[in-house]
Amino acid sequence: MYNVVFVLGPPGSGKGTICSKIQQNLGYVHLSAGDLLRAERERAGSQFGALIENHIKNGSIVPVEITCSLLENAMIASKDANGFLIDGFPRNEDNLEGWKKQMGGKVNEQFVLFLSCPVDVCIDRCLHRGQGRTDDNVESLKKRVETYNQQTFPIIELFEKVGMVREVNSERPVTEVYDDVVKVFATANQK
Ligand SMILES: Nc1ncnc2c1ncn2[C@@H]1O[C@H](COP(=O)(O)OP(=O)(O)O)[C@@H](O)[C@H]1O
Ligand SMILES: O=c1ccn([C@@H]2O[C@H](COP(=O)(O)OP(=O)(O)O)[C@@H](O)[C@H]2O)c(=O)[nH]1
Ligand SMILES: [Mg+2]
Repeated sequence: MYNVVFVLGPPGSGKGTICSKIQQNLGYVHLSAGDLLRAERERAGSQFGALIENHIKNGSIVPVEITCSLLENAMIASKDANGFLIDGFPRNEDNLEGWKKQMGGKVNEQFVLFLSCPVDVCIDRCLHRGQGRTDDNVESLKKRVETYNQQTFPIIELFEKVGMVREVNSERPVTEVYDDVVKVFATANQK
């Protein structure tokens, strides 16, 4: 059984930033669904490159079979980890259903870390992220925020109903956000 923590929040809420700090300090392996999709997009011989780029630019969501297989392969490649931070997934109902079908029974879902941050702050962060991403522009960001509001937030609400969500306000400086996140992990791993 793999221990899994889903890390969700709007684009620019700081998921990648916080996950890399948890990975450094707490022994979890950080798997960003977006990073895995971008790597697959660049992989020579991938049959999914164009499809992935289309979804990324439009802020829409790649079919779950592709994302879930990338995540499972990455988990198998680090199978001795204490646990995995699944950053930016599941993003919609199709993601959640596909994950359950492929991974149900193989994983222990510990909790969902929800980084909450006002959308205007998030958009501003993405516009200054400086990674040259094809989706960090005003037009794509509008669509990404719409996708987040219409498809991803309802998934967070579903997890909330079953008591799995741990919300941390990520509008604050990284060190403050991280301190609260560490407390969430400490409580979860005590049990
Ligand atoms: N708490 C924070 N305060 C200010 N800037 C932040 C904070 N967390 C992340 N950032 C910056 O905002 C941008 C987006 O962060 P990132 O971790 O990539 O978010 P996400 O993965 O949720 O899109 C990056 O440039 C990052 O350095
Ligand atoms: O499970 C996922 C994760 C990401 N994406 C796509 O990849 C983009 C970038 O995702 P990422 O998590 O890197 O963006 P972030 O929230 O970190 O800004 C999204 O807008 C989607 O188009 C997807 O289709 N499925
Ligand atoms: Mg990210």
